[in-house]
Amino acid sequence: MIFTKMHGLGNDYVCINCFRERVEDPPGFARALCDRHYGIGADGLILICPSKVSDFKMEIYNSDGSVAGMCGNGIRCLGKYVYDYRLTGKETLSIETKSGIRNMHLHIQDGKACGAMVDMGVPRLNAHSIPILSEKDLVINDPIEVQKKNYRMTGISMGNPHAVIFSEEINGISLEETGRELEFHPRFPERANIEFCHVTARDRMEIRVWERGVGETLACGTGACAAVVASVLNDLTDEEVIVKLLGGELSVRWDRKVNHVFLEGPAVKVFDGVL
Ligand SMILES: N[C@@H](CCC[C@H](N)C(=O)O)C(=O)O
Repeated sequence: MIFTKMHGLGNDYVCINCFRERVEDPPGFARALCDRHYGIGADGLILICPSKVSDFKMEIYNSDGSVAGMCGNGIRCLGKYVYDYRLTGKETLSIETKSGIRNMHLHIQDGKACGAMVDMGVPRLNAHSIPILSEKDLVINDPIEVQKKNYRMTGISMGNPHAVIFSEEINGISLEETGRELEFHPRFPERANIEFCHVTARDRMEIRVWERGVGETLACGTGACAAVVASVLNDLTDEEVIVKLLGGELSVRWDRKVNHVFLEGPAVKVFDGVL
C-alpha cells in the first residue's frame, strides 16, 4: 500500500488514496500507523475517497482510532494531494465530509498546490448541536471546573465539537492534565477539542490546542476557526484574525453576512512511502 505523509502547520496526517487502495479496518489501521514509535507517526489518518455528491470525499480518523467529522488542516492536505497527484485539474474543489460539503480554492505555485482557502461552513452554536450538556441554548463564557480550577468556556461546533477557553497564561497550563480531563468532561457527550486562547490584539491571538482523540497538536484548523468565532462572540476580536499556533499561523475570517467561516493556510507533503 502506498501512503503519503502530509501536514498543515505540523498537524500531520497519513493520507491514503482510496481510488487505488483499500483500507479494511480504518480505526485499527489509524491506531497502528499513527503510533510515533511503532508506526509511521501522525495525528491522524485521512482517506481520500470517491464521492457521489462532490469532487472527493474525506474520511478522517484520529490517532486513537476515533472518527472525526471535519478537519481544517487535513482538508487542505487532501486538496494538495488530489491536485499534485493529478486526480483532478480543478483549483476549486468541493469535498464531502461527515459534517457536510466544504468548498475550497487551492493556492498554486510552480504547478503544485501549496495551501488553500477553505469555506469551513456555518459555526453551530446551539448546545445540543455541538454537543454540550447545558441548560442554556448557547454556551458562551460558561463556567466549567476542572483540576479544582474554574474556567470559562465558549462552545462551538465547526463540524466537530470545540470548547474555547480564554486565558492570559496559555503557556503555563499543563494541557496533558487539564486538556485531557476537559476532553472527557461529562458535559461533552462526544468528548471535545479544547482551545486555550490568548487574545493579543483585535486581529491576533495565540492558541494551544488539545485535540480530541490525539492530545496536544501543533495546530488545528477547526480549532482556530472555533477560537475566532468564540472571541467575536465574547467581543474580544474583530471578525478577521491571524491565529498563531505552535506550528505557525492561520488566517481566519468569520463573514457574519453569510455566517460562514473562512480558513486559509498552507499544506505540505513530507514524503511518500510503501507499507
Ligand atoms: N486537526 C484537525 C481536527 C481533527 C479532528 C479532531 N481531533 C476531532 O476529533 O474533532 C483540524 O485541523 O481541524
